[in-house]
Amino acid sequence: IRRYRAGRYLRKIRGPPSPSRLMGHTELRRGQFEVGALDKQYMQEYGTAWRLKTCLSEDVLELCDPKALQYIYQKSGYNFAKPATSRQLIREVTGSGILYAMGQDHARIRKIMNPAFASTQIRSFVPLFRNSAQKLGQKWKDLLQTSPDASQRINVMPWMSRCTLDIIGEVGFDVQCGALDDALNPVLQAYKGMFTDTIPVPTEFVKYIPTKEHIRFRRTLNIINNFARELIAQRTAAALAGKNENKKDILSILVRANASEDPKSRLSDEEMISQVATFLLAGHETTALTMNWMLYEISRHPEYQAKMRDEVKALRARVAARGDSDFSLSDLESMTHVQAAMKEVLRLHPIVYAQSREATRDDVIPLATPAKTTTGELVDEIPIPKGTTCSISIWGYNRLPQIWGADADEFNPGRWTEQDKLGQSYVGVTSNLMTFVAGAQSCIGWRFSMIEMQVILVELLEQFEFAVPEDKPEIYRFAAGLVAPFVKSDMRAGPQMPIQVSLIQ
Ligand code: HEM
Repeated sequence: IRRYRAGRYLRKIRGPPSPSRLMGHTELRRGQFEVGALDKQYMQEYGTAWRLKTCLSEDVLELCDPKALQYIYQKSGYNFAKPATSRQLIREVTGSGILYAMGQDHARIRKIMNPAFASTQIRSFVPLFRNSAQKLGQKWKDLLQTSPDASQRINVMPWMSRCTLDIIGEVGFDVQCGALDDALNPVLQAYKGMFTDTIPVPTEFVKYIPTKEHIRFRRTLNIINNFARELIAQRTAAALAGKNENKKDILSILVRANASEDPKSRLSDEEMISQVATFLLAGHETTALTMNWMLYEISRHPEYQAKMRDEVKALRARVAARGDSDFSLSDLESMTHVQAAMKEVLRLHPIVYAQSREATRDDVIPLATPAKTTTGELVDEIPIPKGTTCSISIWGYNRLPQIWGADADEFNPGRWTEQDKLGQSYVGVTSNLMTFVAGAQSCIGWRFSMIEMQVILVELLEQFEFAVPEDKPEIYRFAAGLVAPFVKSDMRAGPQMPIQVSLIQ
């Protein structure tokens, strides 16, 4: 019935012909070699809304229209829910925590987590971000000093992953992961690279089939949850003995916030335990992969890289002149060129590139750009019945020419310093970007992550120069759960990001 109703409503919306009656566009999309390639093609042909088919010819409405996204994420509260299959995957990887919860349950968990992500807390995390960033810098220095010209082709991917794992361990749970020291905590060893090592394809049907991904998910989640139980028991005992008052890690803040909540709205044991797996999933590879794309872009734009480095050096001199040893949060926030590059990388490389949302009631989706129907009529809203799946192209929105201009596909950080030239639409949690999505279930860690990336970047820019390696490897955006970089001529090697790194003498 759902399929029939969705079809009746959506039949007039144009879309590419379905390559298979059984699988619709599912296989085509899953098999697309490079993330965004199909979205680009569909955007050129159909604008900001089009119709696709999924299994058994069910119609799906795919969107990158600003008004539609504002409506779905920001204006409709919880009326567009994560589909059951996505929630099932989330539960397998993180347990029943914030990423899995819906409606009132979600709002309750989010309220308890919010204080740990406030600006004041993030200010106190800056020195901890710097510890790991400096350690990474030292490791690269040691490595480069072994080469005669102090320059090497480095696969930066595992380094970024180790650096952000150490950060989330220390800032998230006050645990030394030892990833940059090659002494990885055995519990976290189980987690490392889980998403980029496996290309998960779980659905309701394969829930009980022991695929490689499922076995890995289940085993890892068990290990992480046992570790989480121990950590939480320690923090709770310390809180009861009045000993965790000064602890600044996110878990300790959560234990305190939970204890001071009304008992009816407190996090259950299961919800609390899932926080650890949630932070590992949401706060580690996301940031690491974005940092890879950052080094990718600045290695291809040496002039802009030099501009950023000059900005950092000039501010370093001012900081030293005022007698401080390092950049404060406000110093970091005042770095216009560095911040512009970060926003541009987040825009061009949203590592969560698409998302699905299911209408929980009959609804009408408004459009900023009218869609042409199969009969040539222009419509500025699309009625959809309850149960319709909306597929959101985050990649598409972040590159929409109507908002970002004709050079939407180009790396042009200058656009951020000419704000008046940016199309107005205000979707997302920051800077009109959909990278952290928007609304009630948007990324709680966006500010954390942007400051963390900036601290790492600033540390590296002062000491190293980044360039494209001599063999000019062709890099692909591959959908490995998140968008991971692969070298075209060496796909079997798995995700990698080779960059020529040179020590600044
Ligand atoms: C560049 C880095 C990051 C990106 C692109 C990113 C992106 C996202 C996206 C797209 C979501 C929505 C997921 C969904 O709807 O299922 C999300 C949720 C979330 N993120 Fe991030 N994230 C990043 C970094 C972080 C960091 C560093 C943390 C924590 C330290 C974090 C914590 C979370 C949490 C807890 C949620 C769930 C929020 C909720 O459901 O209310 N993220 N993130």
